[in-house]
Amino acid sequence: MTVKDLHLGLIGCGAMAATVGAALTAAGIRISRLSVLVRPGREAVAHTALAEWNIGDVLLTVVTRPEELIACKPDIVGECASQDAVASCVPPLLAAGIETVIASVGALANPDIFAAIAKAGPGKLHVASGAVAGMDGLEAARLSGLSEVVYTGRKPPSSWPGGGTDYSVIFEGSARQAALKFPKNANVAAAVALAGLGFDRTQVRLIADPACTNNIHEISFVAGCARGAFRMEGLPSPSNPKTSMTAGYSVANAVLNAVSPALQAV
Ligand SMILES: NC(=O)C1=CN([C@@H]2O[C@H](COP(=O)(O)OP(=O)(O)OC[C@H]3O[C@@H](n4cnc5c(N)ncnc54)[C@H](O)[C@@H]3O)[C@@H](O)[C@H]2O)C=CC1
Ligand SMILES: O=C([O-])CC(=O)C(=O)O
Repeated sequence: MTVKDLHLGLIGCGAMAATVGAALTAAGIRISRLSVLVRPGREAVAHTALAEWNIGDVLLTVVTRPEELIACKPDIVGECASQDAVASCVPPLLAAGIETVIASVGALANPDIFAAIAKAGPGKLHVASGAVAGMDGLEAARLSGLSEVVYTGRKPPSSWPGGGTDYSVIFEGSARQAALKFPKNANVAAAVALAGLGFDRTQVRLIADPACTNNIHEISFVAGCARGAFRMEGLPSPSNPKTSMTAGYSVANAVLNAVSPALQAV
């Protein structure tokens, strides 16, 4: 496999960003330059965190504003931060022609953010599949007509806002409501909505379950061509158990597909 030198841009340098850096490096991509956007005041923390990634020699630039990240001219940017970061950074990145992968997909449940990103370009937007699987099957089935899509997310109570220890169904409603109400926990609901029946017709149940040690994501759908059911049991990220490690791997995979589709390891 040929190793490609990559100038990677990242927004955020928490649990998911660390998985992205490690996954790309393990896949044989040499990250020769890393430009990272963090919140103002977090620059020193970012330098410390990034030094722990062990991704080899890398020219590191830490910035706090989208214009500065654009000026770095990364090959591609992975957003691993928050729905706020999608709103403030992604339209200008796309307008500057920079290909961008987003993890905080729930931002698109906000109609104003959706409209701003839908009309932004010429940079290409990639929506990471995140902590779940089966989007390709759902997207294909959509072409035959979908009549129902249900997403159920189950995590330990400590991984939901408010904590607690008991079993509870903490939310039942549309993907739009879920993504806006649980910005750190229901991005998967948004990704399922975009692949299937949209934000208002995708049904979501979110469950705090003390019997769970992992983060469990289930999608079921009824379509003209098939009935589908997908289940993913994701290990929590060591430094942020709310986030499944798979979500970071999905951002890394979207970056790989974008920058070197022919070079992926098998
Ligand atoms: N699509 C999916 O399946 C999933 C998506 N997510 C999204 O990914 C995000 C990152 O997850 P983790 O790395 O686990 O969180 P984390 O809390 O470990 O790290 C996020 C980092 O981003 C920074 N950040 C937040 N907003 C920012 C902004 N506007 N500008 C610059 N930096 C900013 C924070 O200060 C923090 O250091 C979550 O907040 C969530 O929105 C998380 C899990 C799954
Ligand atoms: O990582 C996960 O398990 C899912 C998650 O937080 C989200 O959908 O935002």
